[in-house]
Amino acid sequence: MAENNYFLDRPVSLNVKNNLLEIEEHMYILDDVKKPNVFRNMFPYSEVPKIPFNDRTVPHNMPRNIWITDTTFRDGQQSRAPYTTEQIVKIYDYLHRLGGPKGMIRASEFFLYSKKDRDAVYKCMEKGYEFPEVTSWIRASKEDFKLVKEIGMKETGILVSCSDYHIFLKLKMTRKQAMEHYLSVVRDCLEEGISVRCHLEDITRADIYGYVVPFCLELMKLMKEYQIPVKVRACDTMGYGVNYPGAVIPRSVQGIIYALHTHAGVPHELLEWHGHNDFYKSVVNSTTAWLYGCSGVNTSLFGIGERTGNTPLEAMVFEYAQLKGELNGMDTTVITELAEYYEKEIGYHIPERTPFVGKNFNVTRAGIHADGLLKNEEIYNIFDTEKFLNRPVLCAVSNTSGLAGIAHWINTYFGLTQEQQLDKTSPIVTEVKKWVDQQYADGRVTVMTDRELVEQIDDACRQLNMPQFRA
Ligand SMILES: CC(C)C(=O)C(=O)O
Repeated sequence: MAENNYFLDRPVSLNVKNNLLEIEEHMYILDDVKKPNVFRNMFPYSEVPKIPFNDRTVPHNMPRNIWITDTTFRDGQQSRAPYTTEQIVKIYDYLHRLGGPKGMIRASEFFLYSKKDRDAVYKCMEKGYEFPEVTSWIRASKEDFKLVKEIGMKETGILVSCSDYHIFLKLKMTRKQAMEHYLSVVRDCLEEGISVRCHLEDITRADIYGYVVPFCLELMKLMKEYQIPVKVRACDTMGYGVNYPGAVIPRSVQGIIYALHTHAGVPHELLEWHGHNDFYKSVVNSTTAWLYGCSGVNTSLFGIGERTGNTPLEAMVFEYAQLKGELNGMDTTVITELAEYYEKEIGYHIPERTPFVGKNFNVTRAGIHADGLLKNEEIYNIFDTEKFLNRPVLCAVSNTSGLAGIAHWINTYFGLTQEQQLDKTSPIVTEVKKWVDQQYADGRVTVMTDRELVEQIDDACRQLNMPQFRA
């Protein structure tokens, strides 16, 4: 097979028999290359990676049922200080509430290596929740597999790295050796009745038709033999995936999903996407994976994960709602509770501008925007953030807020009813504005704090002989 085999015009290898699509698996045999294919045309390393196009487009194929899975305790923990057992159990509880009774957060994965990891697994399992299902994650080794067996997991993820970067350069194996090794560990699991989720690490730098599809065909054969589900998780480990129509595999997200579903025969509900955010694409690539045939997208809370992080779980909740037009039982207000828990109890600072959860995600500063907000909050708020996230739209007071911004701040901070609300002509607002202007004239560069503003508002009320507000 030619090295750049992704450019070849591959025949569609499907036969329709008894209304079933049957795959001609002999079309996709392992290409046991002698030298690693590192796709130098796309990944020159000393240059910024490139996105080639062959203009082959893939049809939309969104499964009827799509869901979210969670890796907060696995990939999420690889990049930060470990959570305590209590923290894991608490977060697991939140995820259960957030995902709702229909299991929109379908599963979560745990390490098994330390006693603390295992305690967390036991405690979460003891909760007896159907969702998120507690699953494990191991390397493809017989030693790791023993742990899965001892603990009695029903499903485990197994690391089956699939690019030649990993197979040749890290594992020092050939493709054939890697494939045989992985399949033997998968078989061990199935022998014990444990279902397997294969984490195809670095798929966006892998030879899709020379390695990935032949490997997945073997996995599907094992699934058939043992009658136990084998899931396939496509891991965009370095965040190279793109969703541009006509981009070339292995960078094309839809191209990969198409190959896995149509040519390797992996059913939608056993297909999952795991994204990273190195090129700011984790969310859009995950949505693309849903649109083109994955039922599952794997995420971590607030996107905490290796390097630039994983696909943020909370983002996919709102992607789901936008695609499906409903929340299917998810309680989105739990997202705000989780953010508060991370800030207050875990000591993790969520950057202020982070969508849905950052302190400033729905705070407007510019006076001209505040004027709009005062007239109708829909003008400058993405949706009813108070209803879905318990976060009313806010207006921070700074040198650009203007009278309208100050009025809006007072109305929201004190929760004033429609009748009580001030507008920009209020004398209280004028007094506070004078003080704000003076602050900036004196060289201030920061926004006003809540406390300062409350003091100034109290002063203004006193001066004007008006009753003070109570928050
Ligand atoms: C380690 C693997 C499975 C992973 O999380 C990734 O590829 O991002």
